[in-house]
Formats: sequence, structure tokens, C-alpha cells
Amino acid sequence: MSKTFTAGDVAEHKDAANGMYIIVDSTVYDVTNFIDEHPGGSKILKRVAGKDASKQFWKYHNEGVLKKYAAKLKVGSVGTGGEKAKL
Ligand code: HEM
Repeated sequence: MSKTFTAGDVAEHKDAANGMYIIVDSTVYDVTNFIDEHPGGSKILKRVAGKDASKQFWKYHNEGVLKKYAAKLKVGSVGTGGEKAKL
């Protein structure tokens, strides 16, 4: 599944009720089911749910982590409203 989101769409996914999304380098990841297995802990991920966490992500991980988890967690990318309208 791949979809184009606005930052506003992602911001609505900040808790368990709507699911928790995070943005890393314009890619949107659904971490709802991953949060309890995150080796860095659930708390830190919950804090950035709904936001662009690129800065925090690259502070603690390398490219290999994304390669390993993208297939499982990626739900789309962030674009402008215009791109979304074309879908
Ligand atoms: C798609 C999102 C994420 C995935 C798939 C992910 C995955 C992982 C994995 C596999 C590890 C184990 C260490 C490693 O293999 O490098 C880890 C550790 C960690 N993660 Fe994440 N992570 C994500 C997002 C985040 C975010 C947004 C933060 C910070 C806000 C964060 C903070 C940490 C911390 C602090 C550790 C522990 C580092 C250490 O023990 O040295 N992670 N994460």
C-alpha cells in the first residue's frame, strides 16, 4: 500500500485511536503495531507520532534499519495537496 499524505494527514495519526504514523525523509511509516517491539522503546516513538522524526531517526539509526523495516512499515509518502488530488 502506498499513498500520498499531507503533513496534516500524518499529524492526525498521533495516538492509538487513529494509529501512529511518523515521517522520515518524506516517507510515512505506520508504527502502530511496531511501537511495542521498538528496541529503543515505545515512549520515544509515541512522542514523535504524527510528526517528522527524520532528525531523531538519523541520530539513533542507520540506513540498514530502514532497509529492514520499510517493507513492513511504509504506508506512503508526504506530498503536496495537489499531488494527492491526482490520485
Ligand atoms: C520507522 C521508524 C523506526 C524504526 C523501524 C526503528 C527501529 C529501531 C531498531 C531496529 C533499533 C535497534 C538498534 C538498531 O538496530 O540500530 C532502534 C533503536 C532505537 N531507536 Fe528506533 N526506530 C524507528 C524510529 C525511531 C525514532 C523516531 C526514534 C526517536 C525519536 C527512535 C529512537 C531509538 C533509540 C533511542 C534507540 C536505541 C539506540 C541505542 O540503544 O543505542 N527510533 N530503533
